[in-house]
Amino acid sequence: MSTKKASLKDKETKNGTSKYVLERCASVCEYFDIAFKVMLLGDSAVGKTCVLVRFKDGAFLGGNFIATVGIDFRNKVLTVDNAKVKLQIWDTAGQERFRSVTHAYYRDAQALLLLYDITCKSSFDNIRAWLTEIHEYAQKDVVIMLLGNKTDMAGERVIKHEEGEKLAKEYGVPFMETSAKTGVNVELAFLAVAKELKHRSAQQPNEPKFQIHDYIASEKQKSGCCGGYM
Ligand SMILES: Nc1nc2c(ncn2[C@@H]2O[C@H](COP(=O)(O)OP(=O)(O)OP(=O)(O)O)[C@@H](O)[C@H]2O)c(=O)[nH]1
Repeated sequence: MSTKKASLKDKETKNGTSKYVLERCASVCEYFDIAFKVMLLGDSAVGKTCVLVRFKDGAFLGGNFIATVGIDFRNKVLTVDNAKVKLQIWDTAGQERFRSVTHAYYRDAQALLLLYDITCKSSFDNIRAWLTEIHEYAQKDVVIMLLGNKTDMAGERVIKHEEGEKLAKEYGVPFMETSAKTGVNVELAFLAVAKELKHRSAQQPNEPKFQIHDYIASEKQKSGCCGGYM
């Protein structure tokens, strides 16, 4: 449905096959044990597409901003506790005019990554409205994670780390600050969500519950970083 980043998608390989089509085939055909749907939500221009591209391809989409039209998705298979977990990640358009399109996809998602831009106050102020929409349209037990993106733009920051953390705590959701540009915490955010979903799906009655907050905190400690998580 989406036509975003057409220039990227249309790159041709030497034999004329679209690189985008080849990548799609490879990710669709890759072996996996279990699959989950994850959606990226948040205002336009907070960096949803860039976070997804960073996670999927390890690259940063700089340059001119092209807003997503409708919805798009990418697959990535991760190894979680010896199992192959496929995340089908839906990248939604943040613009208001596409809301009715994206609402239709909420109920199929098992996890939602809700982004704001740490340099844009309105994107942070709108998080409550996004959470209201999520409660209206998504599954009751959906995994939600709040991400404050663009931490590389420290000089332009208007939302303090503590403000993001406080809001996340209020709603009982995990929180991290990310940068699609540098890649900080992007992989960790998706991995934490994949682990939570995998543990939920395979949990035995007497097994201790996977704690996503504790997992994020211990991973951050291992990497020697102290901020950016709850
Ligand atoms: N410096 C910096 N710029 C970023 C980062 N993430 C995204 N951007 C830039 O922010 C702009 C918007 O990024 P997108 O990923 O297209 O935003 P989006 O949330 O997908 O926007 P919609 O498709 O309209 O919903 C682009 O110009 C990106 O290059 C980041 O972590 N750091």
